[in-house]
Amino acid sequence: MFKRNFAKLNQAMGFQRASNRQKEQPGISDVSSNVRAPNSCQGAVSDDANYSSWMMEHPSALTSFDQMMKDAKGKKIVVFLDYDGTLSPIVNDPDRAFMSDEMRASVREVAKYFPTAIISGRSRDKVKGFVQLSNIYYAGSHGMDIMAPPRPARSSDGKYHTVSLDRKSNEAVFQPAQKFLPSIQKILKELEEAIMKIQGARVENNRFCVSVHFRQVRDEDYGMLEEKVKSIMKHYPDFGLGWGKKVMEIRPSIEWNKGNALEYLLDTLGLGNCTDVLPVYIGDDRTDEDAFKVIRKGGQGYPIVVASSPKDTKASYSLHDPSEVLTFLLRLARWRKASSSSRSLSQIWGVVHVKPNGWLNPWFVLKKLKYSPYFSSIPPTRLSGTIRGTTLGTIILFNLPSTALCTLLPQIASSRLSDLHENGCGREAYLCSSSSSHPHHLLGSDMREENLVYVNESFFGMLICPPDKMKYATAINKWKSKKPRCK
Ligand SMILES: O=P(O)(O)OC[C@H]1O[C@H](O[C@H]2O[C@H](CO)[C@@H](O)[C@H](O)[C@H]2O)[C@H](O)[C@@H](O)[C@@H]1O
Repeated sequence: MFKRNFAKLNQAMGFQRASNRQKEQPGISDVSSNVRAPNSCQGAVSDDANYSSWMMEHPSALTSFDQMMKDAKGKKIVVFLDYDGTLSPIVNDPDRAFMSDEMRASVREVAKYFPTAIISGRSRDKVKGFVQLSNIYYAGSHGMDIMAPPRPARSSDGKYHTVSLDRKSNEAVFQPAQKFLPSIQKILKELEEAIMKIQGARVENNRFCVSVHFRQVRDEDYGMLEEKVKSIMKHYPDFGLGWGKKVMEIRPSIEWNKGNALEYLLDTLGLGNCTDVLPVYIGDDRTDEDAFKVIRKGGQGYPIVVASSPKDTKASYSLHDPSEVLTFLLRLARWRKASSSSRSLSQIWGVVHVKPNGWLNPWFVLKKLKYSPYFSSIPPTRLSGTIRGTTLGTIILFNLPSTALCTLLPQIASSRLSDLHENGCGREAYLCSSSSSHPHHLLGSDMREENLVYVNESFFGMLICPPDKMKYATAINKWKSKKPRCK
């Protein structure tokens, strides 16, 4: 039973069983494969040759960048990033896998222009603590703990598990492995006791998963460590064991991985069914392969593996190491920035600022955005939802001249939530106003600022659903630090 479960999970994770320690030896899958033994010139030459021929199959995302972006024109890019080995270099001490300030700045920059998520094997809190950015989505525990926009999302069988709302951030927390938490606590305790005497071994609590690290374990002690871990896990048939980079990863045996997390995030962003969405996923480890597969299956997107030596992968492109990831992210942001400055105003998405009863405050928004959208067509898109526990009557995105707005307001206030769900994808949506519009002129004297609802980018994420042309929200981040004014 135990064996069967392990085998099943390993297969699902794209792992091979551990005849497996070899998998972790330098030169095979580990980053330390860069380090060559002295006097091994011949080996070095053939390593280089292997790498070059592997690169033919998985060309550099940097040298292919121009072509990739050419193909991405008119598509909605969504960026997914792994953490360890991708945004931060692999280091001996998992608690010190810090990302550089440059890397942080590049992720921040990318997230200004594209919806961006980090999907890590770490606990969500830990990876958030490392990254320290507020304008991105975080998924921890290999995707089993996702903070996403508060939008209902569906799975392949039509259902997703329960989603609860995080009051602080107004984002929805999706945790399909909740029921395993008590067992995980027990496993943690047993593992800690069992490995305590093995020098260099350590257990990491990743909330819905557990990692047993052996990067600093002596070779001769590894067998004993593996035996101990396996003998504990024999008593937990609902869990599986996989091997990452000098780490054993214990996870609940549920059909959920980084690939599912990617799909879930796209769904919650309202992009699940869009034909013009282009996910970019950058990752270095085996668990990232699940996400690569999903992108491949979708037939659109860029799975990019971070690897400094040849490896089996479903990725189409490669980057050598985190420093190349940094360069790629900077180029991506720069590319979008350059193309955005040549966009007409009518292509820029607005930000919605509404009162709980659904009234708009376009003047306030425009002041913040420092631009003046103009609009030319009908009908308006009407949306509503719950933000930070406050139910909104309606959020309205218009592409009407502001004069038309005046006449439509009563009608808007009665719009329904279903409008959003039925049409989460593919709507033109602009904030309606003109620079000359004054809120009191548009909204009447009952407009009070304390009634305004701050719509943050996670909610806005629901609305980034480009129809035929690429749209994006340039000003979202400016709103990030704002306190909500709704009650
Ligand atoms: O999905 P990821 O974000 O890549 O997480 C996978 C594992 O990453 C971490 O371990 C790895 O990085 C450590 C720090 O560089 C390194 O010491 C360790 O040997 C690597 O396996 C993390 O600590 C694990 O919990 C994750 O499962």
